[in-house]
Amino acid sequence: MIELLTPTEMQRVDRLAIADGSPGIALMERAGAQVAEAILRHFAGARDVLVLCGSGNNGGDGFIAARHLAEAGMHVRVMSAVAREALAGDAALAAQAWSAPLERLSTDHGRPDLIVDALLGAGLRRDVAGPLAAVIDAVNTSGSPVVAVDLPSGIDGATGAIRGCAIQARQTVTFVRCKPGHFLLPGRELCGERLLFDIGISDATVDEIGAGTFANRPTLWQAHWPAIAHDRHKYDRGHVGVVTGGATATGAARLAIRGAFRTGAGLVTALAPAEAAFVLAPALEGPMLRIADTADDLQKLVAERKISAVVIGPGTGVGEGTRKNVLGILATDAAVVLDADALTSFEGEASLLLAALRQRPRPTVLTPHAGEFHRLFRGLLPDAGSKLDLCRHAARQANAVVLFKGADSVVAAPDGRASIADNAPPWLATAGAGDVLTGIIAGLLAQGMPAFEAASAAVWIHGKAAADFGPGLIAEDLPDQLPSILRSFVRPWRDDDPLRVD
Ligand SMILES: NC(=O)C1=CN([C@@H]2O[C@H](COP(=O)(O)OP(=O)(O)OC[C@H]3O[C@@H](n4cnc5c(N)ncnc54)[C@H](O)[C@@H]3O)[C@@H](O)[C@H]2O)[C@H](O)CC1
Ligand SMILES: [K+]
Repeated sequence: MIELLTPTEMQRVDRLAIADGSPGIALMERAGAQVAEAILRHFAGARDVLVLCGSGNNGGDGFIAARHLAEAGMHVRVMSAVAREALAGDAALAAQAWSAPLERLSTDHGRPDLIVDALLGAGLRRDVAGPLAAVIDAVNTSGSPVVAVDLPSGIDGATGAIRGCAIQARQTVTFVRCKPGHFLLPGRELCGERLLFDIGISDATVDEIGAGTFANRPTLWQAHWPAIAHDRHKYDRGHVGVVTGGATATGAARLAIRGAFRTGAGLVTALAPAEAAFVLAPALEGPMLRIADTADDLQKLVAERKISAVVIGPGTGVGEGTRKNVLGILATDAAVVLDADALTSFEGEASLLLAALRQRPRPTVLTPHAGEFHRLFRGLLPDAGSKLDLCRHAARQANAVVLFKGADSVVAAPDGRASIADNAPPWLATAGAGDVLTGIIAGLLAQGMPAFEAASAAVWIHGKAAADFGPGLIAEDLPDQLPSILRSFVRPWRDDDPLRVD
């Protein structure tokens, strides 16, 4: 159930289900019944309900929900965007079963206990304007809670964008699979609570269309979680190298080091310029320290110390030095995480970085936030597009996994797969949190987790750590939250007692 289907993919699934013998009106009957069931469960005290129906099948779901709510004893009014005669197909059938009068859609709603928004769903084709926009504004200012059918009207299901204006829902009831627009901002915020219902379309039918976008949930990456076995020593559990900044800029790298160590890397080494050595040495206990002043030094250390994953960027400074170090590290066999200054150092020179990435056979993860993303890829990607589209393009262009950070972090792989996270609490936006994230990614890469799964897992774990900690979080708190989260992913290790006799 973690696939996210665009409205176009959802239409294909609907068509397949209908061709397989589930009539469209039967799907609509179930969808409308689920909306009513959700309302009866969550808004049991509502007496006066206003159902707003659009001209398409979203409206059809609304007519059916209205019937069920009335049968359950609620006082239901239905306003329709078009007259009965103008409805077609399944929506017309659904409206026939609503025998009470249809009111003409208007802004004169009164203040019902609940408004059901069945104006626009997957069929949104253009920006909402004119009288429909006035209705949406009136709903949003009415003070009545709103349950949206499939999507809040005005939200683009593929991108999460507000097309002109959109309903702010308390709850959104959707069917079969969630859509990217339920996960991407601002759509996610306007959905309120999201409820997903089955309407009788099988997983096999969904599988047929081969969705490539996923909700970032443990089921997406858990099968790739690194195994821990007794017969493994620390060298088998991967060795992370973290390139540090100079004497006054080692904090970011130390956060990454702690993230990598807590994630289970067997060894972690700070790769520091000589000037930082006396600052770093007393600040490291488990992690080791090696001096690297040049790209050559870094390359040698990666090979000699068998470093399996390298983080570069946090606190390393923007400029020629970091650029050279990045290109040097990309030429090694280590998996690489490029963050912060490692990305910004290629502003205006992205072609240099992309050329190195394209010929690189080893796993690479780029972790830009919005500013870094746009600085790096300016002019290389289409001007418009959702965060999801842009991230996918970037991953293809860079032949690398790209993690486009934010409250709705997207991870995309060059093969087109993408995940969208929705579990980061607002207080995760704090200085240094991104540095810890790079360490978690490197810790997983070093243990052999594939890059798309490692980046997606790290994003989820990072969000969960922040949510578990709660407000007041600072980046330094994140690594200590990891053990209780990681515990649930550890694949069984044998701890049977050979001396026990039962
Ligand atoms: N399996 C399922 O998910 C099912 C979903 N169902 C529901 O059907 C809708 C999609 O229905 P569709 O008829 O394709 O589209 P809409 O009802 O969302 O809208 C089409 C309607 O609206 C007009 N329109 C488009 N954009 C605008 C605009 N900006 N302003 C005004 N009017 C606009 C367009 O011209 C059409 O007339 C899906 O969301 C579910 O709710 C089914 O119940 C079956 C199962
Ligand atoms: K809707």
